[in-house]
Amino acid sequence: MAARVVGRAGRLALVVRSSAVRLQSRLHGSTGLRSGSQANFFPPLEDAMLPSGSFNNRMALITGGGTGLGRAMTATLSQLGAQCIIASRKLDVLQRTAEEISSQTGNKVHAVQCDVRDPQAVSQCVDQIEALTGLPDVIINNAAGNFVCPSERLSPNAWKTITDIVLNGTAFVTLELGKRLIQNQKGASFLAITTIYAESGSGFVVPSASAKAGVEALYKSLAAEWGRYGHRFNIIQPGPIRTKGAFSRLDPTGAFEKAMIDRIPTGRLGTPAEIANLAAYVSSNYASWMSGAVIRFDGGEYVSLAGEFNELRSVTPDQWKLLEAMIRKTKGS
Ligand SMILES: CCCCC/C=C\C/C=C\C/C=C\C=C\C(=O)SCCNC(=O)CCNC(=O)[C@H](O)C(C)(C)COP(=O)(O)OP(=O)(O)OC[C@H]1O[C@@H](n2cnc3c(N)ncnc32)[C@H](O)[C@@H]1OP(=O)(O)O
Ligand SMILES: NC(=O)C1=CN([C@@H]2O[C@H](COP(=O)(O)OP(=O)(O)OC[C@H]3O[C@@H](n4cnc5c(N)ncnc54)[C@H](OP(=O)(O)O)[C@@H]3O)[C@@H](O)[C@H]2O)C=CC1
Repeated sequence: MAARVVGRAGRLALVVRSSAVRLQSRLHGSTGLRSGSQANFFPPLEDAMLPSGSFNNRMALITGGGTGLGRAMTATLSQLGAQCIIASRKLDVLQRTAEEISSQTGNKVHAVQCDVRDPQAVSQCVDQIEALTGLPDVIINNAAGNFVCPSERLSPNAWKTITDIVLNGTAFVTLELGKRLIQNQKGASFLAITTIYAESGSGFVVPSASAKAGVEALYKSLAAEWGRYGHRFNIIQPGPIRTKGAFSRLDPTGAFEKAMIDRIPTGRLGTPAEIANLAAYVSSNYASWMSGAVIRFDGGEYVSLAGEFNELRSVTPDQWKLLEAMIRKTKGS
């Protein structure tokens, strides 16, 4: 009897596995995209979500605003009326982005060179910002560094480089601005861009995971401590959104993109414009009651990776009939 059950279960496992493979190739074909499935239900919208003028007379600092997601956030805030300052190491990149965005929106974007790892450079950068626009109302800590690497291959300097940019950089910018804002009795919205694996941890990006977890602790702590000075602190944890900076360092060959899209329930990557709309909302006065929030923005990837039984998505209705019959037959333990 036991042998018959094992034999049947084994055959069933084979059937389930081979139709899972057929299903996978039907879903993804050779393009690696799930076009024709969930992605069609959840197409991205690219236009600014908030009413025009939502950031009139407001100053916003975006670190790492010259490229990728920071650039998209700058474009959206500028379109909504903010005067923006973008800060990072590469002045030429910042200046090009600043010119392109201000020529599209008609609102000034300033470029300020700053290596966030250096507290003195951060202090000088804030001096420059005060002279240019006054202290900002909106601060987005978006600058980061990362690369995939087995932890046994990391040098002390590799560890230091990533944790300096991500954790110390965010802390230096936040503390320098926070202290000056408190002195000037001006409230502000602080937003940190972390990642979904700040919560779970992740192999192969251990310095980034450790530093982003630290950033989350910093922001949650300050939300509690500095609310009394009129400061709000929030966190967005993005899932995968294609940028040159991230993808060239995390999936340099493109070999993992298909697997990544497969595990995202909404069937696609996020877009820079989508996260820019969320960041604008969180940084706006429409969100003035939001502080200490951690917002996961990942198309469902995190829960999809976490659930023990989620692989059962590949079981077909016919296979479910078989499985259910087997389960119902099982009486007692
Ligand atoms: C299953 C696969 C999934 C695929 C996923 C695909 C897509 C993404 C999905 C989700 C993303 C989630 C989170 C994303 C988080 C991010 O932060 S993405 C943003 C990435 N952007 C950047 O990193 C931009 C800035 N980066 C840089 O400027 C550089 O890359 C760097 C961080 C290295 C800093 O540059 P620099 O200060 O010039 O440093 P050095 O070149 O001097 O290097 C310092 C030390 O680090 C060692 N090192 C450098 N690169 C590597 C490497 N690839 N592997 C190992 N070690 C490296 C270098 O040797 C130096 O150490 P030593 O002095 O030699 O000891
Ligand atoms: N794209 C994605 O899928 C995801 C991204 N994220 C997060 O989103 C944010 C933006 O990443 P993304 O746009 O993809 O990548 P980018 O590489 O385009 O952005 C990183 C930015 O950080 C700046 N930067 C790096 N080092 C320093 C430094 N020492 N001082 C000042 N600025 C620095 C870079 O500018 P410069 O070189 O001029 O210094 C660059 O503009 C990051 O916090 C990242 O961790 C999180 C999850 C997913």
